[in-house]
Amino acid sequence: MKAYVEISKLQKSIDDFQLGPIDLIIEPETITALVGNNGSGKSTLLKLMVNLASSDSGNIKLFNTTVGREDESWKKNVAYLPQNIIGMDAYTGNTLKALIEILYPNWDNALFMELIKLFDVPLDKRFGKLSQGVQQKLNLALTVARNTPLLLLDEPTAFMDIPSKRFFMDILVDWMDKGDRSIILTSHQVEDIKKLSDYLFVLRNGDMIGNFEKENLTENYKRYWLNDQLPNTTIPGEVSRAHLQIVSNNPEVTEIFLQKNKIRWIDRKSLELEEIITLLLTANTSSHYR
Ligand SMILES: Nc1ncnc2c1ncn2[C@@H]1O[C@H](COP(=O)(O)OP(=O)(O)OP(=O)(O)O)[C@@H](O)[C@H]1O
Repeated sequence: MKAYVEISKLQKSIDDFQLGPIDLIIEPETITALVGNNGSGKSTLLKLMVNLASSDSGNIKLFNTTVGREDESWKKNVAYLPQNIIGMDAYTGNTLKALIEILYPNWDNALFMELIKLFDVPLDKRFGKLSQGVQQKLNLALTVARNTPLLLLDEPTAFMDIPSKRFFMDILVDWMDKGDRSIILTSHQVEDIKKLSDYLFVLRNGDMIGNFEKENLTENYKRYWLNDQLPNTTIPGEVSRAHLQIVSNNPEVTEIFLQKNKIRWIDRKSLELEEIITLLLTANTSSHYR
């Protein structure tokens, strides 16, 4: 099956911020979390993908059509949930639904009503009168019910209460089960990333650190507690060290080195995803992934 998204050599600068160059392929039936520190360019990347911002160079193709050209056929295949939406305050949920559903031929009204019921959203109240969390739930229902093959969600759970976050994850899992769909979401919630994502696309201050398979990350990052001192030089696989402790992202080469140099370890444990993301976003590790 053809990739849903093909991004190549994409660059965008805003004042002194520089995003990219970015290369990214999104295959069907995958969930990718855009992960990065604040201001690393996650929202900007989503905006570029739906032509709400224009790139300086590079190329974005959605469903084999280049974004930003005359042919906008990709639009019917993409539903985008922005972080902030303006201009909706005066309208009720009922009006917003009526405005949006006519634009999307695959609009799933049953799904929309199911989400509204689940999230307990009043459709007869003006958007501006709803709490931030309820606004987010209504927006999410208005986005997911478009029933497009590609969903782009910018911090979809940022204001949600704990039970709603759980419902939301179940909804997305069910939505994916219908097949031929993909999701790209930005999130600072490690639970969302852990439960939902197949891939983590990591950005750090506008730089692409890499697109990692989640399973690979959690399998490959290991911490060793050592019996013996390490040499002063960086050892194979090493991404960080503290006194008699080392973290490796390549346990195989690290262990070969330790054995060869007769450095014994007492214990070895996999890292939690949260710690791996922290290392990717803070430690001096970028050279390992380029
Ligand atoms: N409309 C704008 N005007 C000026 N600067 C902007 C605008 N949009 C984004 N930027 C700048 O672009 C950079 C990336 O911002 P962006 O919102 O994409 O980051 P982010 O990774 O989504 O951040 P966060 O995690 O805080 O939501 C920031 O330095 C920001 O100040």
